[in-house]
Amino acid sequence: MHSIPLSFPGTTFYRANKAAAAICKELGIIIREKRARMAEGEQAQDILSHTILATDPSGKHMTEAEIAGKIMGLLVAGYSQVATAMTFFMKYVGQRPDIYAKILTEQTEVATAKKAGELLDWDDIQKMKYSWNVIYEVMRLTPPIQGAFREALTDFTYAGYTIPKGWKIYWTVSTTNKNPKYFPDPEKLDPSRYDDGKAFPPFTFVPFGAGPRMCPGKEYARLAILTFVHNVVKRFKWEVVFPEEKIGGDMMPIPEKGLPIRLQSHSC
Ligand code: HEM
Repeated sequence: MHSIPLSFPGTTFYRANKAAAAICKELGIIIREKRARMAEGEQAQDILSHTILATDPSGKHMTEAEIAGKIMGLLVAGYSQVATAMTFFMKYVGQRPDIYAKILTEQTEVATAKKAGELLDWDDIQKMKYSWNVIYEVMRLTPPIQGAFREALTDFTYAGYTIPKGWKIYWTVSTTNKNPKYFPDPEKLDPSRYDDGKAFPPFTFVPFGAGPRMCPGKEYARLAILTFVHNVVKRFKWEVVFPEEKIGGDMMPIPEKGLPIRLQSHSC
C-alpha cells in the first residue's frame, strides 16, 4: 500500500504483489464454495455473502477477482489496525498502574453484572467509557494508521502553501492529534481529555479519519478492542520489560523487541 510501485524481484512491491496473488487464489476457493452453498439455499449472513449478492446500478455482480480484492482489503484493515491498538494498549497501560486500576474497576463492574458464562453484549460495550477513553489516548499517541491521501478538488492555500487542484495531499493523524492547541501537553497519556461534556471541534481528533471516507470499521474496532481489554484486565496485571523500547516499523508502528511483558495472573 505504501511503497514505490517498482515491480522487480527483491522490492517490497514485487513481494506484496506475489503475496496478494496467492491470497486471491485462496480466497477464490472460499468464494466458489460459498457461492455453491448459497445456490443450495444458505442465507446471506456475512460480509462475503453480501459482497457476492451486491450489484451495481445496472444489476451487474462483481467478478471473483473484485470480490477477493474487497475481502482482502477488509482482512488487512480489520486485522492490523486493531492489533496495533491492542499492542500499544498493553504498552502504555503496562507503564501506568494508576490507569490500569481505573480500567480494572470499570471492567469488574461489567463482569460482576454478568451471570456465569454469559457473554459480553453491546450494552456492556457502552458501559466501558473510561476504557475507551484510554484507547483513544493510546491511538492518539501511537496512531495505528498514520494518515491517508486526499485529492484537492480546488486550488487552495494553507499555511502559506498553494495546493493546486488535482494534487494528492497526505494528511497525518499524528500531527493533527498532537496539536497543543487542542491537546495541551500532547505527549501525556491523559484519558480525562475525553471526559463527558468535553468536545473537540470537527477534524481535530481523527484516529479514524473524518468526512465521507471515515473508517467504516470504527464500531467493529471498538467492539473487538474493548472485548480484548475486558478479558485481559480481568485475568492479568502486567509490566513492560523495556519501557524505553524503540518503536520501528514502516506503515504500522511496531515495538522493536516485540514488546516483552511480565504477566501476573489474577481473576476479578
Ligand atoms: C483501531 C482500528 C482502526 C483504525 C485506527 C482505523 C483507522 C482508519 C483511518 C484513519 C482510515 C482513513 C479514513 C479517512 O481517509 O478519512 C480508515 C479507513 C478505512 N478503514 Fe479503518 N481503522 C481501524 C479499523 C478498521 C476495521 C476493523 C476495518 C474493517 C473491518 C476497517 C476498514 C477500513 C476501510 C475499508 C477504510 C477505507 C474507507 C474509505 O476509503 O472509504 N478499519 N481506517
